[in-house]
Amino acid sequence: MENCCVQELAAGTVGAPDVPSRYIVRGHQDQQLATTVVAPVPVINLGLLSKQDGGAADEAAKLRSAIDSWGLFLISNHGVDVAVMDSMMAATREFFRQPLEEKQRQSNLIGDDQYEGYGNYEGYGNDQVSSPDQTLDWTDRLYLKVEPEDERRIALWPTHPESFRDVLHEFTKKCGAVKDDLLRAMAKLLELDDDDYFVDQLVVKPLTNVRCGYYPVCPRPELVFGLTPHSDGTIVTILMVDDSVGGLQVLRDGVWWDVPIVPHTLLMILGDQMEIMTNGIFKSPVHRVMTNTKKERLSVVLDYSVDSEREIEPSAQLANEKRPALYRKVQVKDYIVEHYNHFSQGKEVVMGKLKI
Ligand SMILES: O=C(O)CCC(=O)C(=O)O
Ligand SMILES: [Fe+2]
Repeated sequence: MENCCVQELAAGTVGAPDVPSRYIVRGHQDQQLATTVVAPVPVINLGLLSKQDGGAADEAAKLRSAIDSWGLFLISNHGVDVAVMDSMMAATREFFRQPLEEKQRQSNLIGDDQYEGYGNYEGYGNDQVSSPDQTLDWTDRLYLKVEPEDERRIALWPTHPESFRDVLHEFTKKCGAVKDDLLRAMAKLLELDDDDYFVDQLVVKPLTNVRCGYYPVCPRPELVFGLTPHSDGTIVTILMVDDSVGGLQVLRDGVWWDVPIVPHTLLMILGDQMEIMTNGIFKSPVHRVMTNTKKERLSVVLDYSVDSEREIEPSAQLANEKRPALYRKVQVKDYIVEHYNHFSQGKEVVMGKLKI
């Protein structure tokens, strides 16, 4: 029970302002110093970006600048209906509102199937514990594979609220199209011969996971992380964050910036697989989530990854005599395991190990 679940733990801390030592972060004195400055992250109008006229060029320039400066950006006019977004958020909220026993029907502690070396990650719960001295994050999550569709473990998909499964299916389908449009726009920015270069990496067998995250209020936000600093191990990640509670921060030039909230936009974060494939021209930003004493926070996160059996390496067009390959070829499976081990030990980046 100890690592399941923070929501219960937080409810128990009311009037007793302490957090268990397993959640207390050591060696991160900068925690209280988090800046309150909001990062001026651009909002990319996807409708404009996808047009074949002058407006698209301006939007593409904005996208390039966002990627170079932040490694993440907001997306408006993305084609995911407001109703679908709101339903997805409401279904997530409703799921977490249930009593613990109900949520534990989807527990990630049930079953013994192992996922490529880092355990059975699907289901509901707190962090998977891989070592006794691991610092745990102040968050619970419901983690599900959504693609390939025939690998969905539907028994772990909530039936409360009743709409959950349909809404998740719809939301992920729509976000998938957004992801493809942006991957094409990125290939164009890099002047790759094939606009579908990145999209094709996901065609044979895509790997898409969703993480519905719940960050309870915390009596001592300065001592814990909602989510440990990390870069995403994905090609790209799409997030729908709580539109009333902040907490997501991005590291730039040694300073933590708040990621802005613009209701009904989506947030895209570039992942390590993108950094490898672009030979470091696009970089995956380090980010984290901070908690607060006042209000719970929710997020719905879609991870897009190349199939774990495949290998990735810098694109031949981006690694050449002028710009030698910076990263080695790596099997995605090996990378994900390494990435997870780093993350659970509170180490921020693993990319250095792939440097040539
Ligand atoms: O909850 C959030 O806003 C961020 C989550 C995140 O960074 C992740 O799941 O990789
Ligand atoms: Fe992340």
